[in-house]
Amino acid sequence: MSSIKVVSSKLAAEIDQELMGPQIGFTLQQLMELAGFSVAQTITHEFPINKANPNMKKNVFIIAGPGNNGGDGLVCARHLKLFGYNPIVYYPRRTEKQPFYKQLISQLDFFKVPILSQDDSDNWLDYLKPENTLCIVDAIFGFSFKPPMREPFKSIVDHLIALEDKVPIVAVDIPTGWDVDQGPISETFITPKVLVSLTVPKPCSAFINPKLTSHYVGGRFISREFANKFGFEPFDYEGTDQVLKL
Ligand SMILES: NC(=O)C1=CN([C@@H]2O[C@H](COP(=O)(O)OP(=O)(O)OC[C@H]3O[C@@H](n4cnc5c(N)ncnc54)[C@H](OP(=O)(O)O)[C@@H]3O)[C@@H](O)[C@H]2O)[C@H](O)CC1
Ligand SMILES: [K+]
Repeated sequence: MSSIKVVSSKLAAEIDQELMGPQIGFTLQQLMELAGFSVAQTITHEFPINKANPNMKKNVFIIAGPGNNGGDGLVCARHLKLFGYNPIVYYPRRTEKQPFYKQLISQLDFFKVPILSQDDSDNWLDYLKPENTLCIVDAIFGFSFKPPMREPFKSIVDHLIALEDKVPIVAVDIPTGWDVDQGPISETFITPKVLVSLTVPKPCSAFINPKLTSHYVGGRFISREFANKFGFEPFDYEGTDQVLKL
């Protein structure tokens, strides 16, 4: 794993700031759209729909947290629906942190993607039966998580940990509960089957076990010059792919 380029959380934050700064001018919505699209594309690579098997499981259970990692999950759900999967979103703590989160929800309503909320805290597991679920998307927390984990997320993650051997988990950017630099140091953390690092892997990705977890990079939004300025080479994406398996 040591050959994979990683950048510290501090540098990752600087990269984001500059991408969304006055000179380059990306908006958070644009980056989130590409991030969520990358995660959906990773799912098409890891869990492709087999058209010859009409009985194959197509449910993808997406758990969206209150921040931008959760926003990536909402975008991912919309693209999965367009790719032919049956996404189901659990969004237990809606916030008004970004006004456009509401628009992401409206778009999911438009595509008839079911969204469970705080009111479903007693029955959300009914929608996550291993016999129907192809994979789970962990879009709970990304690089701004600070332990210890508070409710309702602690209980949700404990349930996911119990399901890990039955349903593969795809983690968005950082596996939930991991420290961005030091990895799985808190007591509640997910061990994903797939990790999609966004823009560039953060140091915690060095703690994944390649025998247990496939590692992708996604969020194809930087130029060679920009990558070099931050001390790494850009990733060698194939053709029009938005993700690269590392
Ligand atoms: N350029 C990119 O790579 C892009 C990455 N994106 C994604 O954005 C996340 C980071 O998003 P951010 O909003 O900064 O943070 P998180 O989603 O990780 O989490 C913040 C929320 O989590 C709550 N929180 C934090 N710690 C805890 C805890 N211990 N228990 C419960 N809740 C917690 C926090 O709540 P507060 O009350 O503390 O504010 C926040 O609500 C990155 O990882 C990528 O996935 C973007 O899409 C743009 C492109
Ligand atoms: K995550």
